[in-house]
Amino acid sequence: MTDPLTDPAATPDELAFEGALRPTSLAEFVGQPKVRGQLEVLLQAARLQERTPDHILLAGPPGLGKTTLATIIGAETGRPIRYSSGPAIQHAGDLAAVLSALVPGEVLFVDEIHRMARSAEEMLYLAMEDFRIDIMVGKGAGAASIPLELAPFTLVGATTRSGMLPAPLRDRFGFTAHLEFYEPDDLERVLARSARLLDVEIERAALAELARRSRGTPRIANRLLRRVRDWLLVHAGSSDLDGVRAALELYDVDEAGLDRIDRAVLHAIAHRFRGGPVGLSTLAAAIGEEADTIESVVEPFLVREGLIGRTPRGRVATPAGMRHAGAEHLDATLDGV
Ligand SMILES: Nc1ncnc2c1ncn2[C@@H]1O[C@H](COP(=O)(O)OP(=O)(O)OP(=O)(O)O)[C@@H](O)[C@H]1O
Repeated sequence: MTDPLTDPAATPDELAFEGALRPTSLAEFVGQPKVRGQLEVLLQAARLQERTPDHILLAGPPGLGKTTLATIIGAETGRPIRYSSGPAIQHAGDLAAVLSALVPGEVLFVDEIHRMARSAEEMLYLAMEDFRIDIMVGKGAGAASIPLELAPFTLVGATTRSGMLPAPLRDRFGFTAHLEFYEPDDLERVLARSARLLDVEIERAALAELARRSRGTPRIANRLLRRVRDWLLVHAGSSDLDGVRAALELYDVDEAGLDRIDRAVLHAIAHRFRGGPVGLSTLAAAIGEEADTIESVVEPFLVREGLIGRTPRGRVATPAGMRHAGAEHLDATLDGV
């Protein structure tokens, strides 16, 4: 039920379009200065020692640039990159097939690594540590384990739920990059770059407004840019800034960049549960949305915007959240504010 316009996951139609907008070097990658600086040193050190870079875990909500960074790591090291994903690795055998096909120095990107099968995880520990795996053949008394040497490789794992990764797997990554939501200034630079690549002429002020309402997420910024471009095409003559405002209203993105599902979550906490606290599964049932989506997509954004908070007893709306939901009258903490 996620909102198709502000769902941070990519749609199939978007993948080709995203490919064209993807930065291909660290220098081109906008924002995330800390992660960029950390990766620069890590890759440079590996280059100086002529070895494969350490395994890297990229953690953060969808649409912030994890796949982009993995591609950049491949490009910056001049190594081929192979793409896989947790859901595609449902048996140890699936992983053995991927690992045994790697060429020396290859970068293996595993998206949604937290969704990989448990049996494969154990195989991955050995592979990450010693570049070898043990393949089990046969069953019962006749079963035997055959060791297989692997080519040295760099694993780049991406996860929206680093808390769901078992500690032994997390510990085997030499470096974890935590991607944060983007500041509006950085999103404006992402948008200016995309507008140039898409040949869209649009005023700075309009880009700034769009950046402010893009949920801190480059994927959403690029998606909204396409919708605004269409709107301006159809409504020739209106100003770019008016175009942004009208298009976002049409697509149900509010002044603060909240989409329909963000508002449903906030509204439920504020009105139905009178500001909370409310548990995740109760909240999910109340709005008919998956708990996983709320936890990995909606909550991080609402928390960062200061609209909701997480407490040991559940989610609560902050005074700002109560105000945004129009529920000030229900909030005792707002008395006298
Ligand atoms: N720092 C950035 N600078 C410019 N564009 C970016 C940046 N980060 C992401 N993008 C754009 O946003 C799109 C989405 O990024 P990407 O696919 O890397 O996100 P992701 O975190 O891997 O998402 P998911 O978890 O859904 O796979 C990319 O096509 C790219 O064009």
